[in-house]
Amino acid sequence: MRIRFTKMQGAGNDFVVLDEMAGRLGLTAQQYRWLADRHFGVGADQVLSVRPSPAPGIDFEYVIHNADGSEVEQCGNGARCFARYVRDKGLTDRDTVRVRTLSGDIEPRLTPDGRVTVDMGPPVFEPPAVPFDTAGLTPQPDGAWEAWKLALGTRADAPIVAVSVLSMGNPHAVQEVEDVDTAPVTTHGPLIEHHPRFPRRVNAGFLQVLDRGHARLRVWERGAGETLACGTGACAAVVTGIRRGRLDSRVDVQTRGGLLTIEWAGAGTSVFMTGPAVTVFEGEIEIPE
Ligand SMILES: N[C@@H](CCC[C@H](N)C(=O)O)C(=O)O
Repeated sequence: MRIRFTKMQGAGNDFVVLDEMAGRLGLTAQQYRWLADRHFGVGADQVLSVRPSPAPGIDFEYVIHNADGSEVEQCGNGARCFARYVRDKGLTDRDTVRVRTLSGDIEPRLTPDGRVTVDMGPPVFEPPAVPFDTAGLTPQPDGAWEAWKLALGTRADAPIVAVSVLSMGNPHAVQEVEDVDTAPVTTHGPLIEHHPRFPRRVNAGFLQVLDRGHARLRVWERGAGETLACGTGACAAVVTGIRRGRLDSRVDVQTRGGLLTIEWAGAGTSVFMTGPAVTVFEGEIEIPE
């Protein structure tokens, strides 16, 4: 099957975007994996599919597959690229669109400076909703922050990490580190991702607080490995920092691929994420059956 695609990136988190407005392509998990493969396919952290409105009051449906072929609930950087895509392709003439994802509805808005702001909805902290299995665990008080201590392995000398666990539509475990450059992202990241307490796996965030309005972040993403930026990861990290009393309500987050601004007014309110969304190139490719 031959398909057209658009390659996009948001703060270096990169995407293959597929137009399914006129009908489903019917790709298998293996074909999504192939498209995302950097050696045999196009190469991407996630594949995004743009579908027509599924319900009144909703403009589009947005479907996300990780590089490993798994379908996921939410993707922040992808949401910004989605908004840029539907506008640039003339699929809408509006600056603000309402988009249905697997985890609910979000509202991306193109801003006059070319960036995109997304209302990502409120964070969710209830462990079963993440999902996070807390059986037999007691949260460790750490300021206003609930830090759960997890052993990364079964050996007596297994490293112990203290993570805050929350959902931004997708699951996140965030820990604060002294310096993201030396943090064990590529060694501890996969152990946290596959920790048995997370039945659907988890995205592992490593947050370095610089001052009350500035932070640095690296994220080991579920199903994709370390990416240059993770939008939902930045939201989860800032929410964690605010709950811990370490960050103010508006924070610039420096990732390895670019800058994201995250705003959160507190419990029950939406998290707003602002950042870039860029089209890199378009192409056509034959996908193996
Ligand atoms: N890159 C994303 C998140 C993509 C999904 C994530 N890997 C998951 O499995 O939940 C972002 O920008 O939020």
